[in-house]
Amino acid sequence: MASLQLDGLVFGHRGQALTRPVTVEARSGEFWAVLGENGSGKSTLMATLAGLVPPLAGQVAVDGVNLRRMPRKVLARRLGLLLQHQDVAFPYSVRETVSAGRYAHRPPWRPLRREDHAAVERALEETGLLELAELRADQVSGGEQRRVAIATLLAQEPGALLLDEPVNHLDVRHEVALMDRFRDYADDGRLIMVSLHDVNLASQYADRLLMLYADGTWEAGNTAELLTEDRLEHLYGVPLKEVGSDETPFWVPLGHRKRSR
Ligand SMILES: Nc1ncnc2c1ncn2[C@@H]1O[C@H](COP(=O)(O)OP(=O)(O)OP(=O)(O)O)[C@@H](O)[C@H]1O
Repeated sequence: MASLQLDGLVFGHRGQALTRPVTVEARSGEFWAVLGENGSGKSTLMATLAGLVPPLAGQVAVDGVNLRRMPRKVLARRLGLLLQHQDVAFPYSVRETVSAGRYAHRPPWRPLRREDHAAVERALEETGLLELAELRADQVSGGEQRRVAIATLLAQEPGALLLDEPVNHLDVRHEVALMDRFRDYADDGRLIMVSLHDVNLASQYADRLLMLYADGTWEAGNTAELLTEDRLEHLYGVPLKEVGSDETPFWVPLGHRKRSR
């Protein structure tokens, strides 16, 4: 289990900030969705939270400890990141690739222990990959490779999972199965933070939202309070209309033709 503290965090590249300073606490057991248009900084935020991109200002702490002072292996047990584009580069089997997720839990160059095998098999099962486990990971389909990357992260068993557009390329069945699984992880006390383009997935699964606006401002809070037509239009630059019921709201973008009627 892990919590993340963003304290005056400014993230960006080559000295160019993508947002004003962000101060947010994401606690263990919460399911966060990060929303924003293309280029608003969702991936950069995820990479900064995982320590792959240095903050331009402020800091990120994991369970109160500054990320930069935490040894990588310790950090990998607390926090795991699924990148937006995570290529399978080596000709290993699906099972061998997923096994790499166990590196943070065992001494180097030692064989997998019983609990490592169990975590790998669980991750394969949860991502629907058991039947593909002996195939070469670099030769399975695009959506299957995405599930291999997710399974590798699940095998890592971090306290907080940062997932950058995890369900892109997945069919609806696997999308729902994995979002349900992430929700279960949050209910079991892990922290889940997912960047999404699908407002309806955010609305269904996330209890908390971080909205990154193109002008560098941001808002964080409860999903039900933040998902309003005004905010979504500010976020995406097009109107989205709320339909459905109060318990299950859905958001439909209004294209040019509908708007001009
Ligand atoms: N390594 C880099 N060096 C310089 N600029 C970068 C780098 N990576 C991303 N950027 C720029 O930073 C901005 C934010 O990119 P980022 O990938 O974080 O956005 P995003 O919200 O994840 O976008 P998308 O929805 O398209 O995935 C973009 O303008 C992008 O071009």
